[in-house]
Amino acid sequence: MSEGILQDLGSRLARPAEFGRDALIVCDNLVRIYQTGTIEVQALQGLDLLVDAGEMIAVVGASGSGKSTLLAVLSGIDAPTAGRVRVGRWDLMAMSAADRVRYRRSMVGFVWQQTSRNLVPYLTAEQNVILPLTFAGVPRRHRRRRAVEILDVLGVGRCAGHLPREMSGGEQQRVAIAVALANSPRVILADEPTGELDVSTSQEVFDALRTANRDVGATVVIVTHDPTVSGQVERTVAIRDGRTSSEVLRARGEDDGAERIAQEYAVMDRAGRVQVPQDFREALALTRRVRLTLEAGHVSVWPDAPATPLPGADR
Ligand SMILES: Nc1ncnc2c1ncn2[C@@H]1O[C@H](COP(=O)(O)OP(=O)(O)OP(=O)(O)O)[C@@H](O)[C@H]1O
Repeated sequence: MSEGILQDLGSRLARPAEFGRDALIVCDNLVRIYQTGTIEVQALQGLDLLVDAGEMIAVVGASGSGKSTLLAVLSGIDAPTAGRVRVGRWDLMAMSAADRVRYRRSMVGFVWQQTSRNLVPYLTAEQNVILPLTFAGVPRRHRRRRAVEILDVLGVGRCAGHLPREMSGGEQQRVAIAVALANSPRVILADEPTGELDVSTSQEVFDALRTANRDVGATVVIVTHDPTVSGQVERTVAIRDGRTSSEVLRARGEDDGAERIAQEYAVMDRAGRVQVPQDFREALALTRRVRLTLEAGHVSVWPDAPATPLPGADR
């Protein structure tokens, strides 16, 4: 066989680059099926999601869209039925029970909606932050210094000696973020972190999450049903029926940081499938078949109706 043919064969057999090779969080075609009796519920139906190190993103979706299931998978509590999920060097499909504990202690920190779930009620803010440091084996002499430092960074240093019941809801959530950051995890997962708070207190909590992201360097994933959260982050991923369906990106001005553009994108999977939003489908009565035409710089989608002339058809 000539060298040219061999080279040609080699290049055709070369494996495609691994999906999300450079991302910190990779969800690749995730499927999670719950079985209750004879009923099967597909909570995740082939979800793809990539998050780069240093991002702060929101995952939004209606009740039942699969947000909690995704969070349970990313936090190592639950394992998907099929697909691939990697966070940093951790392959979450192939972790032993011991690795799962190590992953949860070192790689991810959590902030839950219920303030009562985040903090031990009979420990002060400082003792709450010290607790995960103790579990991680941080020497005793360093623990207090680290706890004070992280509470100060999040603007709740004055609460160090307070019990959770002596703090406002917003302060409790900021202390919860301090607890989540204690062991310097690379990822913070926040489940409806402002669900129990009013608008101005919510803003304090988002500011604290932004501090965790920009100043402390954690990658932050916020899961919520509240679409207005997209105003707080640069990328919002919408999930619908267990799949990522659209993304909103917000660019910020380089000079003053003011928001310039918010652009909504549909998500295309690796087979080239795109979900056309329901209101678009209804407006043009797009049903089972549509016609696609390749135009300069874009693709048009046409209803499959004989009365609709294609552009240039009369020429
Ligand atoms: N343990 C379970 N057993 C059976 N079905 C489940 C289980 N957990 C979730 N489901 C189902 O999976 C689907 C997705 O649920 P999930 O809780 O992930 O959605 P969600 O977007 O977080 O909703 P919510 O905002 O209401 O919490 C739903 O249809 C739900 O009923």
